[in-house]
Amino acid sequence: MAHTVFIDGGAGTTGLEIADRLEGREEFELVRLNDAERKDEDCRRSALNFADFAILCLPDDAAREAVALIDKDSGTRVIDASTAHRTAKGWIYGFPELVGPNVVSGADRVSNPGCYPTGFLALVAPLVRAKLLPNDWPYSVNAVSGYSGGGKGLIQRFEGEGSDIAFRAYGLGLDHKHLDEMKSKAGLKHAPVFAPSVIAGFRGMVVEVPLPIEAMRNSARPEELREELARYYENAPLVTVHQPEEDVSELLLHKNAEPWDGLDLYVFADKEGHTARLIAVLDNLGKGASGAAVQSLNLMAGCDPLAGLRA
Ligand SMILES: NC(=O)C1=CN([C@@H]2O[C@H](COP(=O)(O)OP(=O)(O)OC[C@H]3O[C@@H](n4cnc5c(N)ncnc54)[C@H](OP(=O)(O)O)[C@@H]3O)[C@@H](O)[C@H]2O)C=CC1
Ligand SMILES: CC(=O)N[C@@H](CCC(=O)OP(=O)(O)O)C(=O)O
Repeated sequence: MAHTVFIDGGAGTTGLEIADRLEGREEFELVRLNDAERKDEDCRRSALNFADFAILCLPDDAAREAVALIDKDSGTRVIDASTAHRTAKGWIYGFPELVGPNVVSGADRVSNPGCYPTGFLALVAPLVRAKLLPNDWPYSVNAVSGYSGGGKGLIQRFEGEGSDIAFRAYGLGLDHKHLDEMKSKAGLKHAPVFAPSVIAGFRGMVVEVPLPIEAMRNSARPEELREELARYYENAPLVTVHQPEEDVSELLLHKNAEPWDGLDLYVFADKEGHTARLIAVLDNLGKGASGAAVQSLNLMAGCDPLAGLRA
């Protein structure tokens, strides 16, 4: 029998992309609310408690409310795409490549990683764990995202009539909601200096961690960092660690990019290995949100982990 899945916030950017990835999957049957019902508390409570799986694609406060609407004995297992539960007790961090697929498979409460943290943690967490990068370095993260990363509101700002925005730097209060997640999940002593920005393209992101290797205590050489990442992700089909032989001289995001659930990692360095740039390229709506949610759902439901994903 198919597992029932309710996407709360299913009319939003992340929710629609999850439904897209579940289209035609016989293992799952979507529980749907119509437009008049989708924000009605009673209708949501009933769908949340009926479904085998609830995927929350809501603003943080609404995600907390949704969890409170689920009865303890309903048996509903939850994947939350918002920031609300990423560092909360009792929640598993839905990054199978970092926490282990079995940990996600057996969980009842899974918090989907943030889009920027997905890039940052994929690069830094395994290297800090392996003690090839220090845990007390004040890391920086420079990142650009497609505007779909800001949901319907930001899409409207970029696509609305008369919009003329080409680039948007933000997070200027140095208090972005992803800081705790990046610090705690990488096991760092300090939160990174995070410089996010948005470009006039719908989807895709580049997340970069510059490393002044020569000035750092306890940092391995760039080729050792690359080798460790390649070893670490050897059996992770969604992650590709690129090699210098590929001779990559530029990284592009495309305005009309197709949905994509992979994660590309690069270690660039100067010839002497004095400075390096760790770079992750991903789709904010793919491995950064909807693709990651479907990956966790697959694991939790005991399906092929890559089913419905575009790697
Ligand atoms: N977009 C992205 O790339 C990523 C998003 N996320 C996270 O996923 C979550 C959803 O984001 P996103 O899809 O981009 O946002 P959107 O704004 O595109 O969609 C949010 C949806 O939630 C609905 N909604 C809001 N409040 C309620 C409520 N109380 N009850 C029921 N439905 C409600 C909205 O309704 P209405 O349509 O009426 O506005 C909308 O359909 C957020 O927490 C976001 O941070 C995480 C990673 C990446
Ligand atoms: C471009 C843009 O606005 N991006 C969002 C982050 C993407 C998102 O909403 O995801 P999380 O749930 O992981 O926070 C932001 O900076 O708030």
